[in-house]
Amino acid sequence: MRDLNALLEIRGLSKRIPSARESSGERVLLHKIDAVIREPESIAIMGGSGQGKSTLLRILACLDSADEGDMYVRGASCSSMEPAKWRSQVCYVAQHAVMLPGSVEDNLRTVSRLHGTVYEQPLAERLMKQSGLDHIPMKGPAGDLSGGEKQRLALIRSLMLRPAVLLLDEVTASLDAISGRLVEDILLEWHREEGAALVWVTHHADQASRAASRIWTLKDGTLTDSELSCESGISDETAGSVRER
Ligand SMILES: Nc1ncnc2c1ncn2[C@@H]1O[C@H](COP(=O)(O)OP(=O)(O)OP(=O)(O)O)[C@@H](O)[C@H]1O
Repeated sequence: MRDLNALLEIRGLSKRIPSARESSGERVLLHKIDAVIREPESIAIMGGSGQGKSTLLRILACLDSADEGDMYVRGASCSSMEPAKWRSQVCYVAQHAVMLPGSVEDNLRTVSRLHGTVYEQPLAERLMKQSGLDHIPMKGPAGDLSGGEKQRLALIRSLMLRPAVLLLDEVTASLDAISGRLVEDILLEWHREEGAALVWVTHHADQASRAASRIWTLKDGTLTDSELSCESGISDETAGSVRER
């Protein structure tokens, strides 16, 4: 049954992909997935390699299409919305940041311009400071930044849209430990202060324990939703699916 008050609702999502191994020539990667984010929560998506975590995130970001099903942000259906409008509310951050052409400031301004939102300079300055990027010249070329700096800038670019849901695809995986924890802290502070929901794809049980209160485990096309209390930590089953890698 639809939950019209949900922040994000996923109903009956299926995805089939070509497969030489199956006699049908297809593999069901996601099978009628249902899930609901009712309030701004932080959720980790876990599961073994190739179980469809990134695909699910990309479908949720409207960057890939499902074969069946629909999803809703604050009750509005993705299928009846312009993709750009959907993506301003449900924002995807990739593992490897891609810089737009131009300066650091151009990168921040372009996103506001593309989505028709006001560029909030004080917010940009605050986030740059919080992210340890305030020493970087705003007029300097974004392409010259280090990998870790690009990742933080890409994150700020997404936060500037004030999305309801942030989809984080292994966003700390290519960073060193210190930069990774910095990015994690920025996101958790944003989550607490701005009330955005976070959905993290992660292979790290310790990161999920620190950053999430629920786990969506993907296995054999199905999604299992489990609570993660501070006392219980990650269940053996979930950790096992991570260990399968
Ligand atoms: N559009 C597509 N066409 C064909 N195959 C695809 C497509 N999208 C994903 N796949 C395949 O689906 C499977 C799942 O990929 P996906 O990246 O979603 O898994 P994952 O759980 O994120 O894996 P990992 O943990 O290794 O990153 C892979 O075998 C991938 O090659």
